[in-house]
Amino acid sequence: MTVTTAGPDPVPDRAAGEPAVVVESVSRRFVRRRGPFRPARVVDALDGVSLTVPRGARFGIVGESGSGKTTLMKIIAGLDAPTSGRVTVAGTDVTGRSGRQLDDLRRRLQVVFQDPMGSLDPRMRIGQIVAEPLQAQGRPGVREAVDRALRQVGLDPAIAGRYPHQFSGGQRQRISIARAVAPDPEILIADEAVSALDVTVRATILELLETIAAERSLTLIFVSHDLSVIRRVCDRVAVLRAGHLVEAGPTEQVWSHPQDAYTRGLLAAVPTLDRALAAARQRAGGAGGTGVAGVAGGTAPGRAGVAAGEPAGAPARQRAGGDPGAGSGS
Ligand SMILES: Nc1ncnc2c1ncn2[C@@H]1O[C@H](COP(=O)(O)OP(=O)(O)OP(=O)(O)O)[C@@H](O)[C@H]1O
Repeated sequence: MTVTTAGPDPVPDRAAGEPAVVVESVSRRFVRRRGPFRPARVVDALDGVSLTVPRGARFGIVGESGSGKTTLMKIIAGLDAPTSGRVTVAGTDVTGRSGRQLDDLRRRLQVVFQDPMGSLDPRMRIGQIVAEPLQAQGRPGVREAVDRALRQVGLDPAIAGRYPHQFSGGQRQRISIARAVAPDPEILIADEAVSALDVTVRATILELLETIAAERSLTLIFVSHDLSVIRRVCDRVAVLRAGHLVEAGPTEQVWSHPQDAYTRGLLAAVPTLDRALAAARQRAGGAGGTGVAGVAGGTAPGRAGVAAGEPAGAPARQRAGGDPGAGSGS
């Protein structure tokens, strides 16, 4: 498969040294067995994909549903193994590793998933949830790291004693992000991390991810079907189609001069986040509308200790560091 690169690359690597991730000729074939009502089927979810994620980049992986984004993300994160090919993370070949061998990768790389309710254990308190990866790695100073991570995502550490159901969708995603960044990874993968959120909440979570990536000098790999989200967050983008990499390059070049017809089609078809945001603001009665869809029910005790709702356009940077007046906690 020939990959079209969008001209010379004007985006400098933010840090010298080896790339964060190198994917070489990775293929992943799934064989679905015959069922009572369906024939056997072979799916080539990825077919010879190669790409390089420079250290410190904000790298987008985009494509339609079924294009192989999640499969690629899982292989980079060590959650699945390729049928063939090689993946190197921060200079270490992680292909085919399992169990203990993946511990080092876990220290370096964390993932934020789409559905925070599905990825946060409802029986665990927030403090335990955020502490879990730190404890699994035997890290010292767990309490301080949990408090720091919660503050960094704009949540009062006093919420540590509460449960996921006491929070809104946006707040739960903040908790997921706190859990992911608490172990201080080098690489953060966000897999459709804002897709399930209300559009105004989405904007604040995107801003939060950008802020945290900058503050912690993270490499951010952003997996999304939404090119407008990718454009906002990412300095580079790789476009997948049916398991093939069809185009890769600096985001603005791919945006302004898409080389592949598939990319042009994607660009034409996707409504922009900016347009959706403007429409949401209009519905809310002008700029600065609260747009708090998804906030936990009024009587939920979880509301008291956190920034209430997710005000549209409120800069995450202002909230990062915690709001001492954000409530009394439990
Ligand atoms: N465990 C599996 N068994 C069989 N087929 C699979 C499996 N996982 C993924 N696939 C298939 O591989 C292809 C790529 O799936 P993948 O989930 O990676 O795409 P995607 O771009 O992330 O799509 P979406 O945005 O809908 O999640 C699809 O055809 C999917 O049905």
